[in-house]
Amino acid sequence: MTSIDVQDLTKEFGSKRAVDHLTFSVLPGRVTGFLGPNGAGKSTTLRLVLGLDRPTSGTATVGGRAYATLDEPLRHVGALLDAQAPHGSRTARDHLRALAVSNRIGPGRVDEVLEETGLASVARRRVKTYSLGMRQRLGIAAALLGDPPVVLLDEPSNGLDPEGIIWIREVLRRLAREGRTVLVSSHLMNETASFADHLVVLGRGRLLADTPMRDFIEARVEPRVRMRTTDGPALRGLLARHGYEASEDDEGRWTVHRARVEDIGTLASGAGLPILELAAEEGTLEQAYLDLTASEAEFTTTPVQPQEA
Ligand SMILES: Nc1ncnc2c1ncn2[C@@H]1O[C@H](COP(=O)(O)OP(=O)(O)OP(=O)(O)O)[C@@H](O)[C@H]1O
Repeated sequence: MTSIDVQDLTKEFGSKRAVDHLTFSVLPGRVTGFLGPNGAGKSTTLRLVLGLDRPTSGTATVGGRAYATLDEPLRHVGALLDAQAPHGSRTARDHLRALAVSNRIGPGRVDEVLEETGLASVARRRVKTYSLGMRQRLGIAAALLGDPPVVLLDEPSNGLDPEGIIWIREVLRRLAREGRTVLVSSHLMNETASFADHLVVLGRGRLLADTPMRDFIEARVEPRVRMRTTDGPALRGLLARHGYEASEDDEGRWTVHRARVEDIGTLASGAGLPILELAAEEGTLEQAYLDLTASEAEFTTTPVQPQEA
C-alpha cells in the first residue's frame, strides 16, 4: 500500500521558514486530518508533496517516489488544492476529459466521476457558471479521476452546503475503507472530527502532533461525568469521600471532574443512590485543538534571548 512520507522537510521563502524540519507519514486505510492555524505551513507541505514547490531541504515522497517522477500522476495521487481552478470557459466534462487523456484514463471514467460527485446533470455547462460548491465537487471529481491510492484534499468542505458536507464526509470514509491514503486539511474542527481517524497538527511549520484522533482528545480534555440524583447531599458526600471534585448547577445537575462514567455509575449504585441521569461528557476535537495551540502560542511567544555581541 502507498504512504506519504515527509522526511526532515524544510521550506524557506526568503527569510521566512514556512516548513521547519517536518517528519511524518500518512498511512493507508484511514483519514488523516491535517490541522494547524493560518500560516502553519499546511498548504506549503501539500504543495511540496505534489512537487509544486521545491523543498529547501528534506524530502516528500508518495509510495517512496517524488511526485515529479511519477508517470501519469493522476493514477497515483488525486489532489484538490484551493488554488486549483479549471478554465472557466470549458465545460466540466471537457475539463475532466482533457485530464483523462493526458493520464491515459478512459472516457468512461469521466462519466463515472461526474455521476459520483453529483455533477452529471450539469456536466455540459461551462465551469464559469458553477457555484463555489459545484467547483469544489468538480475539483473532487478530478482528484478521483485516476482511481488513485492516495488522495490529498485542501479544505474540501469549502463552499459546500450541508448536504454536500455530509456527502464529502461519506466519500472520505469510503476512500479510507477502500484502503486508500487520505490526507485532508481543514479549519473546521467539528467537520474534521466527523471524518478523521488520525491527526497531523502543525504550528509555525513544525510538527505539534501526529496521533490517533481519540488519543489526541483524551490527552488534552479531562473526562467528565454529568449526573442528576434525588439526593444531592448524599452524592456530594459520596464523591468527596472518594476524592472526586464535583459541582452542582442551579438546576440540580452535577458535573464530576476527571471522572469516568463507569466508575461514577458503579460508585453511585453501590451506595444505593437514586440516579435520574448519568452521562459521559466527551471532550471535543475543538477543545483539544485549542488547548494545544494555546500552549504552543505560550511557548512560541517566549522572548528570544538577545544574542551576545
Ligand atoms: N510563495 C510564498 N512566498 C512567501 N511566503 C509564503 C509563500 N507561500 C507561503 N508563504 C508563507 O509561509 C507560511 C505558511 O503558509 P501556508 O499557506 O503553507 O500555511 P497554511 O497552514 O496552509 O495556512 P492557511 O490555513 O491560512 O491556508 C505563511 O507565513 C505564508 O505567508
